[in-house]
Amino acid sequence: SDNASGGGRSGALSPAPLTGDVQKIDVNPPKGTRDFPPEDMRLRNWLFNNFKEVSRLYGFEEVDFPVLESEALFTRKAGEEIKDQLYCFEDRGNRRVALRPELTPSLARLVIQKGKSAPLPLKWFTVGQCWRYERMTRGRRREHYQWNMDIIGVPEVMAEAELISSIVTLFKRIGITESDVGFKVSSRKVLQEVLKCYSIPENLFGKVCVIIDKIEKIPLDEIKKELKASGVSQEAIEELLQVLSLKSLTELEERLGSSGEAVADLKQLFALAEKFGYYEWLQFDASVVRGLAYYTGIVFEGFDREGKLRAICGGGRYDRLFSTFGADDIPACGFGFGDAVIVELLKEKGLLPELGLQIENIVCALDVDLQGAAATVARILRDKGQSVDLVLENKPLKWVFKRASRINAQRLVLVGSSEWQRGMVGVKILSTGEQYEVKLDDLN
Ligand SMILES: OCc1cccc(Br)n1
Repeated sequence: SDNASGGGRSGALSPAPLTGDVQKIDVNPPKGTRDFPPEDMRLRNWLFNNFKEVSRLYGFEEVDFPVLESEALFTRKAGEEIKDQLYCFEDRGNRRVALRPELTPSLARLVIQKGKSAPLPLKWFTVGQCWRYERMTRGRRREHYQWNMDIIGVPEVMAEAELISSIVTLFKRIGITESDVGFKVSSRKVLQEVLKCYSIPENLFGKVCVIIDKIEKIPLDEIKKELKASGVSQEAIEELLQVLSLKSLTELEERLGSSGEAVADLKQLFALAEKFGYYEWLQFDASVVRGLAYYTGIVFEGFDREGKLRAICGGGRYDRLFSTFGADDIPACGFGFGDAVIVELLKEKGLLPELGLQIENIVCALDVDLQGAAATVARILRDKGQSVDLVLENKPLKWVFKRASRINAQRLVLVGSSEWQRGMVGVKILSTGEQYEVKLDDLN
């Protein structure tokens, strides 16, 4: 290290005299949260740029909302985990607010706010950070970024088919194929049709779905106990659990008959999947209900076929969300695609992209009187759209070459006194070692 006191970071100032009251801060981010240093930020930008490019290909418009929302947006009474883990507090104006745990309620709020000024159908997307306050006993993350795509105002199953198509397109763009992942697809209308036969009140529907979504996470006896406590009869519970084990549309049709909407919707979706070209990616699985109370129809989730990871993405139809905010209902469907499981999958598959830093030029004055000249050279190159790392200090060439290698610069532009007098600069192509002089005007 070349700083006066030795030790510590190279280039750091010699430490200020520590007064008694200065505490060393914890340089780690808050529990459950992440920093994105340059290498991680390059991977995140690569992933998010793929999200945004697919959204553009599908004609979706980007929207955004505050990460902080009124708590009331998320206080649904259906026993959802997302509500139990709400990152909420009272602000200085005594308002109950929350860090958003998901993006759909914000989207619905904005759609209602825009009213007729946003003619239907709307195809909106966003990539946003979502939060949950989970006790760190499980050491899970408290924040993640989600890509959301939503189609508002289309009641037909074509909307769900289009959304799944966009996710297939994303997977293909990053090298994931149907041999790596698939989509489990079902419809909450399956549950609705079963519950209707047992005259379960409508307002219980969301809660029953949330309980059933835990079927692979908690013991079956616990599921039955929670269903019973919610007012579902023993007979209805038995019937529900049998229907949930169905693994083919044929079995479902035999069970529910062919006249119901659940079978019709799912048949339509599989037929469209054929046309969209992703039939092989789908499988019917009656046990898929998803954990958000507001889904009302088709639901789907992307899963890794090796079964090592949590769901990669998930979504579905939510035709009754708007009325829970006091507005007229609007048919809608959408999905969320998180930024964590997909990276775990890419690691598993050896598909993480190589994303080294790439700078075109490193520009350096050979003596301190030429710093201004070096700045001029940097400006000329930047005006031509070239990236330049301008050496800002008076450093020995050995240091410059070391930095050039670290930042993966393509070429070194040296501003030396005799060359500058002749309107020239020195250039060294760092990959080949080729070296030459060039007139400043011809530098490009
Ligand atoms: O997918 C549930 C969820 C919501 C917010 C933050 C995180 Br991490 N996970």
